[in-house]
Amino acid sequence: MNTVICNSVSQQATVTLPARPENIAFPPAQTALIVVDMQNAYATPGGYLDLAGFDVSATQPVIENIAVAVQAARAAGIQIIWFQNGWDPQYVEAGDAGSPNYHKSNALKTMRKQPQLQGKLLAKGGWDYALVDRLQPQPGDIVLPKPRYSGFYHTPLDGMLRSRNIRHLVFTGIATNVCVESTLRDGFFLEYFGIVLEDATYQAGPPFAQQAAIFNIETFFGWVSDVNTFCATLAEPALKRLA
Ligand SMILES: C/C(=C/NC(N)=O)C(=O)O
Repeated sequence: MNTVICNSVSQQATVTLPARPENIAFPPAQTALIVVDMQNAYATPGGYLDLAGFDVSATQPVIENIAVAVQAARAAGIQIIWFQNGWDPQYVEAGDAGSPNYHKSNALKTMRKQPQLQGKLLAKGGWDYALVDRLQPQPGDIVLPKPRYSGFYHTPLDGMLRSRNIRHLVFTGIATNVCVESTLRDGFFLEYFGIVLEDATYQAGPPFAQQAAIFNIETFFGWVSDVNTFCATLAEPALKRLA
């Protein structure tokens, strides 16, 4: 996976992004770039996914690509939203044995198997919960804690988007097949147009998990593009004006 570098842009009314299965037009002013859970838990060796046995060795290019996409989006007037997944250090928000999350969360399962990790994985205030050093919010960005895979569940996301007249969501982050796909699907049901920049995402699990998520999104729920194309599209009107 190559790291792409680009500069952008201006605040144009509408741009058309080359994407699969077809190009998609969106007004930057009514668009949010969502960075899903780029926490040490998901992207750094020694974090939750790594400790739970998932391969995170190839996340660095994804981090760099997200940094590029965020910079281009910000310059184009696109709202940046950072998700942070996790719970209070006592894990009350994670749910007890009456919640499927208690049984399916690999973070909670890992901590039950390794009690010395209790209070460390995805616990608010801790290193695992923190966003990776390279990707830090700036003033004007929105940081949204979330307690489950979907960013729409038990969060003010829908209200925040509607009050800003935002209907297009560009997704980056980890994991493509879990929180990215869950949020994009929920957004679809709520009438949001979801676009994934595939080289700014990474899966939890084997490569086929990435392929399946991208297939699902492209075929049923949204659109798929990449960081280079996203940046070039946002830069295009500025280039045209200079010509
Ligand atoms: C597996 C997993 C994925 N989270 C995400 N951010 O996609 C988890 O939270 O357990």
